Amino acid sequence: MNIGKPIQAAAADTTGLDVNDVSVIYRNGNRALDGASFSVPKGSITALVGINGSGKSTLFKALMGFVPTASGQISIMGLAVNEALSRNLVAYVPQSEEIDWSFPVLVEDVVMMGRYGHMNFLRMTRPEDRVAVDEALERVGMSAFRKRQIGELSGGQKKRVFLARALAQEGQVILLDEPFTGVDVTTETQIIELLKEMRAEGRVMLVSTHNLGSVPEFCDRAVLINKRILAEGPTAKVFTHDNLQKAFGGVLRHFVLGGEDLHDDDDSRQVTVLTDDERPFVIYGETERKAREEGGA
Ligand SMILES: Nc1ncnc2c1ncn2[C@@H]1O[C@H](COP(=O)(O)OP(=O)(O)OP(=O)(O)O)[C@@H](O)[C@H]1O
Repeated sequence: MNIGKPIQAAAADTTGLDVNDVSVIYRNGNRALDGASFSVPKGSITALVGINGSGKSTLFKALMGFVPTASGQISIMGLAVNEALSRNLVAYVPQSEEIDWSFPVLVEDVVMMGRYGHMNFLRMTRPEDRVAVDEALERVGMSAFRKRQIGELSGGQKKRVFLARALAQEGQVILLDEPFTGVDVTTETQIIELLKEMRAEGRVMLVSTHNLGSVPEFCDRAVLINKRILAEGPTAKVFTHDNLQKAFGGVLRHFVLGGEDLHDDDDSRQVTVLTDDERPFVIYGETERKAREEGGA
């Protein structure tokens, strides 16, 4: 277990997240993460992609100190997990299903929760807490909704409120669990723009998503996971047909349109569509085809 261990100071400069040979074993003996290693620089947006049950949420829980690691080390902004958490560096934007929306709480109160870690144990709000909440709501375009019950908002508006909570927290590492599920294209674009701004501020965003088509648009890096890390690095290098097949196996829907279906000339290029039932990842051209033919696939 890494908690309490000092982390090398040298990593603090450019490394945002460093996960080194981390395994997580649940009480029932289920090994949900098995020797996972990857690292992500500051000022980056990284997609976390894998099938259901591949360990994405478990990785988030390990980064938030909710589950102990059986082995390995985690460094967050150059600090051990407990130190990073005590400095409020890690913010979490949960999946919608994890929240009881019937709980009566105002939008501004949800965002204020992001300030709790900055307050004393009496949780007295100070002027700077109110300013942080105002600024965060303004930044996600939700100021007009501050007195509404959170349960009365649309799926996309709720996501923006939780992003505001992460901003109010001044989180430097933001973990986003399926941020685009149940969100329309306009809101998805707004969220992506906000994530890009946060990247420019040097923060680290780790985004679990089944929305494969969006990944090359806004994630500069990707981590493909199935208990182990199957591939990690810059999206252009990692997000290939072969790696996605490795990550999803038979689960992924896969269409190839080529030849007569696509052209009435002798253009040999084909379109490959890979989808995990959300926005598909589309590959156009012959580079992938040639590579596969040469590889005997
Ligand atoms: N509390 C727990 N106790 C035992 N096993 C668990 C527990 N939570 C998750 N698991 C198991 O650990 C594995 C990884 O689960 P995890 O929730 O991390 O997957 P995921 O990649 O987030 O899936 P999804 O895409 O469905 O959200 C699964 O086999 C799951 O059944």
